[in-house]
Amino acid sequence: MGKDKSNGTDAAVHNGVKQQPNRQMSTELYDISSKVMLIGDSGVGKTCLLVRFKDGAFLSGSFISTVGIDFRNKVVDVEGTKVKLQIWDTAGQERFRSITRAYYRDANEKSKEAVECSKIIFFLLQIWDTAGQERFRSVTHAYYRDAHALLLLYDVSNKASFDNIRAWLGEINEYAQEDVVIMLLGNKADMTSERVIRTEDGERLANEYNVAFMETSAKTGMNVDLAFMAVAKDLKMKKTRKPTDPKFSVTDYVNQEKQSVGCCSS
Ligand SMILES: Nc1nc2c(ncn2[C@@H]2O[C@H](COP(=O)(O)OP(=O)(O)OP(=O)(O)O)[C@@H](O)[C@H]2O)c(=O)[nH]1
Ligand SMILES: [Mg+2]
Repeated sequence: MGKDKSNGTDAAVHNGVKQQPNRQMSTELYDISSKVMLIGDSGVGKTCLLVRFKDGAFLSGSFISTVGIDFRNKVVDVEGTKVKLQIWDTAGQERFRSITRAYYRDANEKSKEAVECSKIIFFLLQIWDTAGQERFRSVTHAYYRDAHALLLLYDVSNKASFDNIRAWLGEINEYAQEDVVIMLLGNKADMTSERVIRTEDGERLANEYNVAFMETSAKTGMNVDLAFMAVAKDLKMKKTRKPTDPKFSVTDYVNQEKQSVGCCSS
């Protein structure tokens, strides 16, 4: 085993491939990196979930719809392995749909400039909204492919956002890669009096599509860290698993770790 980490511990060398510590733009070291995408209808809470995970804060106040796409990085520690999550926050609005698909399959990190550039493309596309979208669709679908994980949100107080989940799962099936990790998240679980989708409705749909499920709240933080840590753990297990190691199941892990509404203050 080589030593290639600054603190001299044995390197994570697996199948002869040395996992080199990498540096992201800041000085933060990480061993492996993955791309996670937040998708779902406009207003379900994708941006708020990301801000809660990244900054531990809740964006209350007026709702500002995401234009196009953006991303944030966060490095988490999974049993001693530093996993960098590059989290892409997509715009739920229908008019951006054809372009955000572009990011389901994105080779690797995109620089901030590229994201700014994408916003210009979004604005241009808005001008050609109808005609343009169709013309770009074949190009943009190419990007769905390389996401390691897709967090698919609906809002438990908004029936349409839940009804649209099947369409989202159809898109994922068409454009994302075979072994992409999919997690169905029923967000805004704190809105008990406005709730219109029961927990069991979400569970049933997740079972039907064989994807992990839990309810979250970007407002209280319930299950937010778990959603991202489950993805990071899956990635770590995939990258470092020896043939003799048991297979890691995101669904089993989430089912054993998740909090349910009202069980514990979060
Ligand atoms: N009560 C409650 N409100 C939330 C929660 N998450 C988001 N919200 C609110 O819902 C609204 C929309 O949240 P966003 O995160 O901006 O929604 P989005 O999915 O990013 O929307 P688009 O960017 O248009 O796709 C905001 O007013 C948030 O304050 C939550 O967990 N609980
Ligand atoms: Mg948003």
